Formats: sequence, structure tokens, C-alpha cells
Amino acid sequence: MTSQNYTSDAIESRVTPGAGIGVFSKRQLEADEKLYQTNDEYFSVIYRRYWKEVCASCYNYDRGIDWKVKENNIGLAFCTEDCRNTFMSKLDDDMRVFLAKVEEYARKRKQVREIPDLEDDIIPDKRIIEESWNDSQHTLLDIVDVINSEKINKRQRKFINEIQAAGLQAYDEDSEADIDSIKNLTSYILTNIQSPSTVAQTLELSTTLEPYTLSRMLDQQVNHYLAIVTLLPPSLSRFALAAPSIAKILAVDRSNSFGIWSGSSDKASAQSEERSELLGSMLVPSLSRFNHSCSPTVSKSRYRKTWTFSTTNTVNKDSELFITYLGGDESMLKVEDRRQRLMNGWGFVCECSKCTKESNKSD
Ligand SMILES: C[S@@+](CC[C@H](N)C(=O)[O-])C[C@H]1O[C@@H](n2cnc3c(N)ncnc32)[C@H](O)[C@@H]1O
Repeated sequence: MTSQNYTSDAIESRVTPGAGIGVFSKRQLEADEKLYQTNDEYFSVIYRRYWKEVCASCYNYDRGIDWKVKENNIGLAFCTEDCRNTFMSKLDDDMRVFLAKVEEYARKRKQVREIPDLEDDIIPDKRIIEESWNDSQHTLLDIVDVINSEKINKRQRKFINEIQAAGLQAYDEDSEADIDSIKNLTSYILTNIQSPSTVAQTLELSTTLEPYTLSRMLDQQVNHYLAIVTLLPPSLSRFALAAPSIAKILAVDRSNSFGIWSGSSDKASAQSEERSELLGSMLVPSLSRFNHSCSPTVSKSRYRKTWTFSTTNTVNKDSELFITYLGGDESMLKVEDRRQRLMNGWGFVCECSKCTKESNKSD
């Protein structure tokens, strides 16, 4: 068993053959049994396009209507004053300064017009990714030194300006994608300040997928991260995560995060997700030990920020429990197509009982 344990008397995490760690029943489970409900700390990002429509505190979304209660200087909106107070009470003055600086910095991205030549890009492999992040760790330590120096001299100012300028270089015509990346990386640091144990849990998760489809995205994320660290007030500089940890969290994020779909806010189902908009994403490490099966035994649903996991049928004691990583209609696909989607999206060959049975039949 690992620290990724569950408080429930019904389930626990255990090692499972071929797929790292999975979630198992500790006793016989009935159909429709609620297994786990969480409001745990997590990393999350509401995509820039939707920031005025999604309450940053409870994720309330009402058909795309803008919320009136706003904290403009940190780029967040709230459905009620209560939600604003709940959210803001968790931020001390230094955190507010940091988030306001990030918002100001992210807004500058919209003014960048220059699009680099996008030809001849490669997909970075594990070695290239590790080298890039490891190399950036030296720069990160230099930045932290500058932040903590009593008086910043001309040379140090120039160094910080260069780091910040590099973070604003466009890699995509869609400036909002860059802003989402800046905000997502900021949420890693914020979570490290507010809940270091969440970061520790996340670093324990396994993933089979690299987070980048192109090397310019890797460069850009390294540049974004270093620029964000320059914005930390001295008192918070010790919370800057080491660059290799950021690389790991990004990889886990890509294969473990749950989408925040507009349709699943008030009644969650795979079908409503299909028809709705993707408002953001959240990574909940305490829910990330469930492996995938194309014939799942557990369904997950979200009401605002609370996730509930329930059984779909009876489950014997000591059985592994599975959710599906695929959307509603995807479960109807042929085994080859399902496996391809899981390979593209999560980087593994699905060996679930349904795929194994169907692939034996088609051989
Ligand atoms: C959300 S995590 C699940 C927890 C993970 N097993 C762990 O040890 O942290 C997703 C990862 O689990 C593995 N996985 C999940 N379902 C699988 C399956 N049906 N077949 C093979 N590997 C699977 C893959 O490595 C995938 O990237």
C-alpha cells in the first residue's frame, strides 16, 4: 500500500500487475455504492476563454453567463461574495502579490505578435525533456538568488528582463494557450505553498506519457516556468518547485487530469460531457490511482468541484476497480480504435478484459 490511501472502508490502493498501482475493493461492494467523494486540494486551471464564466472557487458555470463578482487583478471571477471570500481567505498578502504579478505578466502575452517559424519541429523524447528541465535548474537557482538579494544590480535586472521576455515569445497564434500554460504552472507553485502534501502525492504517481507533442512546447513551458519564478516575492521563493519536479507534474497532468466540462457541472454523465465545452482541467492526485477498463466497474461524476466515484455493479472483495478514460461514444468503438485512442491520449496499450477478449477473437 502507498500513501495514496483512501479513508473509505471499501477501497484501497494496491500494486497491480502491469499497471503500477490500482484501486481494489476491501469487501464485497453493492451496485451504486458511493465509494469516494472528494474536495481535496488539487492543481487546476480554468481556461482563459472561460475565466469570467466559471467560478474560481466552486466551478459553478451557468450557460456561459459572466459572473459579476471579480478579482480583476488576479484574473478570477466568482458566482457569489461567499465564494470570493472562501477563495481569497486562503491567500495571504504575498500570495496575492504573486498572483497579481502573474496576471499582469500573462496579459502581456496578448500583445506579442511575432510567430516563430513553425516548420521542422520534432517530438522531444524522454532524454531531451529531462535534459531541458535539468539544465534550467541552474537558471532557476540563479533567479532565486536574485530575488533574495538585498539590492538588485543592473546585471541582475537585465538577467530577469531576459527571462521574462523569453517567456512571452509566441509559439502559437493562440495567445490564450500560452496564458493557460502560465496559469497552470502557477497553480503548481500555489499548490506547493498551500498543500505541499498534494505535490508529494503527485510526484509518486506513475505515467507512461511524455507531456509534449512538439519541442517548441517544451521550450515554451521551460521559459514560462522560469519567468513565473521571477515573479515570486522573496518570502515565497522557497516554494519554487525544482525544474525536474515540474517536468514530472506536467507528465502526470497530461495523463491523469480530469476535464472540467460545462455539461457535467450539475448532472454528470459521459453523454453530457460529449456535448459540452471543456472549461478547464483539474488534477486530483487522490483520485488518480484508478486504472482504465473498457468495461468499467466505477463511474465518476462531478458536481461543481466535488467528485463522486460510485460502483456501476456489484464487485467481489479483492477485485480491482476500474473507471473508463474514454468518452461516452468511444466505448462503442472496435478494440483497435479504442486501443489507438488510449495509446494517443495516455500512452499505454489497454490490456483490460474486454480488449483482451476482443483482440483474441479478431486474431
Ligand atoms: C491515472 S493513472 C492510474 C494509476 C497508475 N496505475 C499509477 O500507478 O499511478 C494512469 C496510468 O496507469 C496505467 N494504466 C491505466 N489503465 C491501464 C490499462 N488498462 N492498461 C495498462 N496500463 C494502464 C498507465 O500507465 C496510465 O498512464
